[in-house]
Formats: sequence, structure tokens, C-alpha cells
Amino acid sequence: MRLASLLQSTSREPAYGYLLDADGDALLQDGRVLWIMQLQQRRILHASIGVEEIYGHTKERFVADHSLWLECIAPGDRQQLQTLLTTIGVGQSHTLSLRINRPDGSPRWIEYQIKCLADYATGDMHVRFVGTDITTRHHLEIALARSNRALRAITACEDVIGHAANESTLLQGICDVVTATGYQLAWAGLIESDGAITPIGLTAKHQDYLDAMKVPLGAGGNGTIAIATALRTRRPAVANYFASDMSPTPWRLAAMRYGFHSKLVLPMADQDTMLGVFNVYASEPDAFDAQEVALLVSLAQRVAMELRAHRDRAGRQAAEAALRLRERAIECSANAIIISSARAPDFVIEYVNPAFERITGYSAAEAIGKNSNFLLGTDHDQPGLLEIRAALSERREGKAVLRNYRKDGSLFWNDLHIAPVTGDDTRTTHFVAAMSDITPMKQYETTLHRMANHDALTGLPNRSLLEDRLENAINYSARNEHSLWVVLVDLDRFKLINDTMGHQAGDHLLKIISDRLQSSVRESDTVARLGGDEFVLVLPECADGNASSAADVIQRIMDAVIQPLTIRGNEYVLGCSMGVAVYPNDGTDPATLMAHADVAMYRAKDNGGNSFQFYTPVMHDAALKRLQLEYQLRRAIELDELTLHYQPQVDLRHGTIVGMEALIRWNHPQMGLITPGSFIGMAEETGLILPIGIWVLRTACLQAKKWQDMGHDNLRIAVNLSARQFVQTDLTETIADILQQTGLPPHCLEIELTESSVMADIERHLLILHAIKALGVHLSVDDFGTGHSSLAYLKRFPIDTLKIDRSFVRDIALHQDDASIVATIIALGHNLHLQVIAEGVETENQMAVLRAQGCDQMQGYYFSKPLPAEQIEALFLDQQITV
Ligand SMILES: Nc1nc2c(ncn2[C@@H]2O[C@H](COP(=O)(O)O[C@H]3[C@@H](O)[C@H](n4cnc5c(=O)[nH]c(N)nc54)O[C@@H]3COP(=O)(O)O)[C@@H](O)[C@H]2O)c(=O)[nH]1
Repeated sequence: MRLASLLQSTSREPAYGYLLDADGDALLQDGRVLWIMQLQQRRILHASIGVEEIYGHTKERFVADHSLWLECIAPGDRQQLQTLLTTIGVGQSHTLSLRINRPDGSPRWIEYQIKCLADYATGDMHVRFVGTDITTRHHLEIALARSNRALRAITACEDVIGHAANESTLLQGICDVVTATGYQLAWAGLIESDGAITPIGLTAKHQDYLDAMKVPLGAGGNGTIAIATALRTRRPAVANYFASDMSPTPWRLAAMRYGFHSKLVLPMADQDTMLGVFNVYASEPDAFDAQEVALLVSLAQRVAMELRAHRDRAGRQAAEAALRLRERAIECSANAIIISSARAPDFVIEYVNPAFERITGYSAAEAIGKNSNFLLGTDHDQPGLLEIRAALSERREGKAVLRNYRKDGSLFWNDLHIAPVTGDDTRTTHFVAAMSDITPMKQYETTLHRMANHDALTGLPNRSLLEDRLENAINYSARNEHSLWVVLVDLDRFKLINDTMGHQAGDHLLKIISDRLQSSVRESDTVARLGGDEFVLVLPECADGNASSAADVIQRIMDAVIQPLTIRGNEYVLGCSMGVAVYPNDGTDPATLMAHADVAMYRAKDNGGNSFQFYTPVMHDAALKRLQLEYQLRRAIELDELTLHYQPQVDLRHGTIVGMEALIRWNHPQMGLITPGSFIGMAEETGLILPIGIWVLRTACLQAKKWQDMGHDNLRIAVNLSARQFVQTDLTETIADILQQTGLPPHCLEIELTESSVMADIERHLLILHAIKALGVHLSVDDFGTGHSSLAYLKRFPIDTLKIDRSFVRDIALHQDDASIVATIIALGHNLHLQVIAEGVETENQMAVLRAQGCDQMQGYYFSKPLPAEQIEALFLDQQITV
């Protein structure tokens, strides 16, 4: 139909023939609409019937309602039409695509051919709109654009995938590329082990969007609904209309702020695992159609595959790194590592680490291919080996400490730990052995053990090891029906030397004696030190049953001990007392044998020392008595059982008593008066001599002062001092205190010291002697002639008196030798300007000889026996002393 006739047939309006130009016939093909507007007034003059089809309004209403033509156009498109109408000139044509809003809400896209013509008759300008519905084409174009956008993204991502170094750069690159190829934003979220989603790919400008996302993305949360849906269904989730979503969630509000209107959440998963989500945002609502979604799904799958590949690669690299680390650890380990085949019986070594080479001295080449028992050398009889062999055959872990030998043959202690290594099929293919060289620890253990069981000074077994050895020896003797000798050795006069010469000298002496004892017995015999100067020998009967051999040993020991020894240039002769107890006669257990040997030893000592005694039951009683006596002596001071007797010392020239020697006695309640020879030795051994010595000193000074007060002016009192007292540190102070307390003038006290105790440690004793001498006290050397005096030193001693031992006096009138010795001592004393006193004078002849030799003073039974103080007073009164 021609346009003119169409206009006439469809409208009752006046004809607008001038609007029908050459192309007019083409204007009203099917599906088109035509309307004519009076331009100046924007009034519709005419509309074709198609208005109803396209706009959804009747053409009458379209013409009658002057604003309807504009309202039908989507608000967003109106302005461009208005602009065009303002600028269009007569004869001009334009094409414009506009979106139409229909009353039913469905949008249509209309392409308008707009032409402006003039009615020269009226001067009006008319605009002719011929619209074609291009809705379908429009949709196709949009879909195509979206597909193109997705395809561009996919293509660009391939490049990223090909070059990404790791997961992070992969995802960041993908997101950047997707954002650059037409989407508003892309970010990926990876699922962590705790379920949290870590976003990757957000740029700094989207940071607050990320912050808004944090709450829904948190661990254990559901994420956004779309994310939660995608994760749950493993399918893409689309949110196409943010604007119409009325939920006030922070992320939605942030999205709106950024101009995001739609989003697509794509799960990224491999076959087994959900790896994360890939999120794509578009600025337009309803942005994602099925085709684009399908394309982006393929992109997400491709990314997921690449993620998996990265993870596999990273896993492999981590595994390789861990393996390398373990290899390095084995190589660098301080412990030796051996890997050997589990194939019995050889268990050949396949690998050794450098520490093995270092510890054993064998190179890897020398060890590989061998059984590791080559480290045992010939030492195959070791308890730990049983455990290792059992562990190997039972295919289990095992450990033991073994003696191994280095290449140079030296021993090292190997703390070995073996463990089976299983292959993929769980069968044991290898054993790995870790070896620690614990030799220093073992040596330390040995030292500790040695220290615990040996005497530090001599290196001999101590009491604890002795008990062990004795126990074993008894068991051995019992099994073989042999006898066994337990010999207790105590050195005579050791305490004297130790006290007077100092502990260093004493230690030196003990070492010499211990060597001598050891070299006197068989190597299999035990020589132990109990402490002090006490040694014990355990002598099992010889296999040949020759009992006399033990007696020979005892004699050998005595001979060895008594050999002279030199300490600090002085020669000494030291005897020993030995007690022997024999298994089984004298006891069948260590304690009894030791106790009986001890009893026998004391008997030997009581007999004067330097001898040995076999135990007899009678001795036991004596020993008990001795113990009892020791106990009683401890209490004797408190019970006031000690007393002093006094023996006069007579001046030969004037025939007067010039002094008294104080001599201790023990007034025992049952045993009567006991002389010092029976208890002074015990007092010295037990240390009781110290309190006893102080008591003697004080009592003697008091008595002397008393006699002086009775008129015996200048009477001197002589007090014996044992070697033990002499070295007590506060001796000088003690003497000074007693003199001060008793009021006795110092020159009236004479301290008697034995020659041997003074001579023992000359330099030290010189100091003590000078200190005592400085108090004004007299010093006397007792028993002179029996010890080993050095005349040179004697000259240096601040002594006043030499006391000739009574053994020389005894035969002075009978033997010329003794007379000569005494004459020499007297001459010596006088040359040194010393007084000389002779003790033990019993006869007139003795007195006469001594007087003839010029001896100054005498003491002895000839004048008086030692007497209690009361009787001495009678002696004073009677003047009974005959000179
Ligand atoms: N540390 C202390 N030792 C003391 C003390 N009192 C005594 N002793 C020491 O005991 C030794 C023995 O003393 P004692 O049994 O008293 O014998 C003395 C005299 O009784 C005895 N003596 C005196 N004259 C004669 C005699 O003519 N013949 C003879 N056979 N014996 C006689 O000699 C002893 C005195 O000797 P000495 O001391 O060497 O002058 C005694 O040797 C003291 O070492 C004490 O308190 N502390």
C-alpha cells in the first residue's frame, strides 16, 4: 500500500502529502510505526496504526496526549531525542535508536528514521518519525557484545596462565585481565584449610569493598548468598539486579557505590576439591546471560585446572625440597647414619654418611657392600648384639650400646639405634642405623664409677668396692672349698707423722705404702684402703691350696712396709700392725671377717706394733674390753676419774727438789689406777688427748701454784705434751690462758716434747716453739737420744732442757757404751747451753755416774716414784730425798 493512501485510509486528519516523498512507500512496511510531529509545538499531528502495536497505546490517545510520545521513551534516552529535535533542520534526516517503555513494562528498542520537512503553505515545520522495532536485533547485539567480552577475557587469560609463576600471580593476573576486558571488577577467593576465603585480585581502589566483604567471607560464615550458593552447588550463581535487591548488607551498599549492578560467582573446583570462587562484576543490571556465563564457567574451570597444576607443582617441589632437606640433614648429622639392605644374612651397607667416616675412620667406599658387623673387630661376645640381631630378624626397632673399633683399631662406644624402612608394599626393604659415639660419656661414667669405688689418694679400692670384692671372694672360696685371708693393716706411728709433718707428707707416705702393699701381693688379690692409715688385703687361698703362701705374703708385706722411706729429706722407718681373719673359721661373711681382722690388728698393736696376729676368739673379748675402755675414757673427765701424780726432779749440785713432772693416772672405778701407757695411745687415736691435755695442763699449773704459795718458790712443773697436742692450732693461746687463769709464772712451766715430734716438721715446729717460748715457758726435749735429732736444727730450737731417756740410764753403771752416750748427750747439752736432766734413775750407782759426768738434774725411783699431790707435800715436809 502506498503511504499516501495509507495516511488517508488510517487517519481522518488532513492529508500531509508533502511528507510523502520518494521513499515514502518504503516507510510503512510491516512492523513499522509512523508519527508526525509539529516541531515548534512538539505536537503529534498524526500517528499510524502501528502505534498501538509498538507503544501499547491507541493512536487516538497517542495523538491526543501531547506528552505521551515522550513518556513512551525510556527516561535515559529522552534527552538525546530532545536534543535532536532542537537542532534538526528542514530537510535533515537522522537515525536514532531509542528504548521504549510499554505499559506492560516490557522494553522495546525502536530505530527511528527522523526527517524534518517544512509546510510552505503554513510555515510549519513537521518531523516525521518512522520507527522500526529492532528489539530482537538489539538483544542479539548485546548478547554478542557480552560473548565477545567473555571471549576477549578468555583469550587474554591464556597469556596470564602461560606465564604465572605461582597461584597468587595467576589469580591476580586473571583478575586484572578480566577487569580490563570489559568487566567492572574481578576477584578470586581461595578457600583456606579453616574454611575462610582469602580474596586475591582486588585492586587498592576496591579495598573498602573488600572490607565490606570481610564479614560475609569470614571463616565458618556463609559468604554472600551468591558465593554460598556457588560453593554449595558447585555451579555458577548470578546476582543480576543489585539495585532491586533491597537487603542492606554492607557489601551490597559498597557494590552500589562502585557502580556494580550484577555479578557472577563461578566455583573453581577440581574433581575432588573446591578450590575457591571467581567473582565477576558488571556495571549494567542483568549483565550475565547464559552464553556469557557458559564462557566464563569455562574460564573458571581453566583457572581451576591451572590452580591445581600450580598446587601439584608446588606440592612436588615441596616434597622434593623436603627430601633434599632430609638428605642434607643426614649428610650433616653429627651422628653416623648407615642404610643397609634388609636382605639377610648379609644386610649389606648401601649408604653411610660423612659422620660415619669421621667416627669410624672408614671411608664410604670401604664400608659400602659390607655387613656392619665389621666394626666389631673380633669382639663378638657382647650382650647388646643379641638385641640387635633379634631386631634385624624380627624386622623391628632395636637399640644397644656396643663396643666398636675404628679403622686404627681404637675402641669407641657405639650407642646404636636401628629401625626398619618399609617400601611401598609395606615390606621391610632396608634398615637405617643411627650411631652415636658415646665414648666420652662412657669414660666419664668409668671415672665416676672409679671415683665412687676407689680411694682418691691411692687409687686403691675403697670400702664399698672392698665389700663387693670380699663378698665375691667368699662366694668363690665357698664354691671351691678354699680358705680366704682377710688382713687388716694399720701403720704404726702414722698419726704422729701426719700430725707433726702435715697432711701433704702423710699423703705422700700413704701413696708409698699403698704401692708397696700392691707389689707385695698377687695381681688377683685385693688391696683396699679403708681410710686413714688402714688398709685391707683380701687373699684367697692359692689354687694349689698352699696355706703357707698367705703367711709368706704377710711377711712380705711387713718387710715391704718397714723399708726406710724419705720424706722431706728425712729418713723414716714405719712399721705396721696386721690382723688376720680366715674364712671360714673366723667368719663367713664380710662384716664378721673384717671385724675379727680388726680385733686381731689391735692385738698386734697392743703388743707393741710391727707384728701380725691371727684372730682368736679370746681376742674378741679383749677387743670388746678395749671398746668399753674407750667409752669409759670419754666419760672419765666428766666423772673426775683422772688424776695427776707428781715425780720430783732433783738438782744434783744443791740436792734440792727444783721441779715436779706431772704424770697422769686414771682412777678407774673397777680396774683401779691405770697408768698412761694403757690409755694415752687410745686417747691420741680418738682425739680425746686434746681435752685431756688441757685438763692436765690446768691441773698441774694449779697444783704448782698451790705449792709455790705454800712457800716452794720457783718450783717448776713439767707437763708432757703429745705430738697431737703440739700441732693444735690454738696451743699457744691455750697455754697463755691457763697461765693467766692459774697465776703460775710462765718460767715455772716446762713443756716436755718428745724428740721425734719436734723433729718431724722442723720449720713449722720452730714457729710453734718460738711462740710458746715467747710466753716465757721452758721447753724440754723428752726421751732424748731415742729419735733422729739433727744437731744443726737442735741448735736453732729455743729449748732449755735435754732429758736423757731412761733406756741409756738403766745400764749406765754397767755398760761403757751407755755411759759414753750419756756423757756425749750431757756435753752436747752443755755446749748448747742447755740444762741436762736424766730420767729413770733407780740406783745410787747410776746417780754417781751421772753426777761424775756433770748431769744437772735427775728424776727416778731412786728419789721418788710419781706420787699423788698430798704425798708430795709430805715429801716436802720430810725432806726425804737423798742426794
Ligand atoms: N701426753 C701425756 N703423756 C703423759 C702424761 N702422763 C704421762 N704421760 C706419758 O706416759 C708415759 C708413761 O708415764 P708413766 O707410766 O707415768 O711413767 C713415768 C714414770 O712413772 C716412769 N719413771 C720415772 N722414774 C722411773 C724409774 O726410775 N724407773 C722406771 N722404770 N720408770 C720410771 O717414767 C715415766 C716418765 O717418763 P717421761 O715422761 O719420759 O719423763 C710417759 O713417758 C709420758 O710420755 C700426760 O699427762 N700427758
